[in-house]
Amino acid sequence: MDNAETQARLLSEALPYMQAYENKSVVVKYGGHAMGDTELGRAFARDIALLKQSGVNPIVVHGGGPQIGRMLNQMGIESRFEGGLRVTDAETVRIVEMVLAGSINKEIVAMINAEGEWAIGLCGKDGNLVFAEKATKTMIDPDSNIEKVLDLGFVGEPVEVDRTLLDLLARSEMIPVIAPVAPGRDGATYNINADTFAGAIAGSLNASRLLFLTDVPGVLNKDKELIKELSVSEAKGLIRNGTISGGMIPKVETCIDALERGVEGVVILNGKTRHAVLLELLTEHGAGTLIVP
Ligand SMILES: Nc1ncnc2c1ncn2[C@@H]1O[C@H](COP(=O)(O)OP(=O)(O)O)[C@@H](O)[C@H]1O
Ligand SMILES: CC(=O)N[C@@H](CCC(=O)OP(=O)(O)O)C(=O)O
Repeated sequence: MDNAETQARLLSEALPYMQAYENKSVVVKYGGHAMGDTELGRAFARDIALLKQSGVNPIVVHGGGPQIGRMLNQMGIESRFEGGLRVTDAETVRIVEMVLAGSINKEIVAMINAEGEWAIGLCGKDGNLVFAEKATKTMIDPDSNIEKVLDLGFVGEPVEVDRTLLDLLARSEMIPVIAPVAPGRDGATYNINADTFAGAIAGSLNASRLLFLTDVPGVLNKDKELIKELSVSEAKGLIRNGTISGGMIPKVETCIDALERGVEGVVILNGKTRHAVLLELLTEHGAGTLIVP
């Protein structure tokens, strides 16, 4: 169990390593599947607080897919996914916003605040942070082998990120915690995959690191073994042959995109490991899958 002594020890051990990230942005995508019990949540919040205390600029982008699924289920609405993205009608997007920008966002803010920091909860709507457009996705129909356009409803893609507010927060004591919901210029509210959203934020900030905390050790091969390092072309091959599927597809696609946009290091790792964020940043090769150009 963590206590003040452990925290002080962690901070003193972490400080020298953290100098490499001083004044740099580290975007941490906290996936819905990585949100475990209270203790795990506290360890995550403590890591984020320690980063800020060490002079790093942490930005949390969170998901909440399983939590949205449970809420929809309670309301008698079935979840349907295409290529890892939730098909989102008008009713669903209201619930998505409620769960993501409402309860989950505030839970994370409260956890970080409980570690003595000032977290501030945002979504794309706040401070004109992100504008989205309706996502245009296609898929190859396995029966006919013909490409078809998917209508995912109010699923969006971030098209504009205004970093003004984030720059302001970076210079302040505050830690942004961002839910992946954004307005469109058409006045609609869009549900954005949290990985894609985190990639857009990291890209706009030229982040030093983009970490994806999920519920598996990283990208796994066909034999379910961890792939420690994955090149962009290998990753594309694994998506094509189906080894990478479901929610791992937008994650890996975002990693590729983020590298192209100048993010220096992108890692997928197990958020169910306590202090996963600190362990990743403080060890040379980390624990998960490092995606390389
Ligand atoms: N090759 C793969 N390696 C690891 N996980 C994979 C792979 N292919 C599909 N997955 C699935 O992707 C999931 C992670 O994505 P997702 O469920 O969206 O998590 P999160 O909520 O953290 O974003 C894993 O739990 C696993 O079921
Ligand atoms: C379009 C789309 O799929 N949006 C996601 C947003 C939440 C998310 O991405 O959460 P995780 O990171 O926990 O998967 C959804 O509705 O589930």
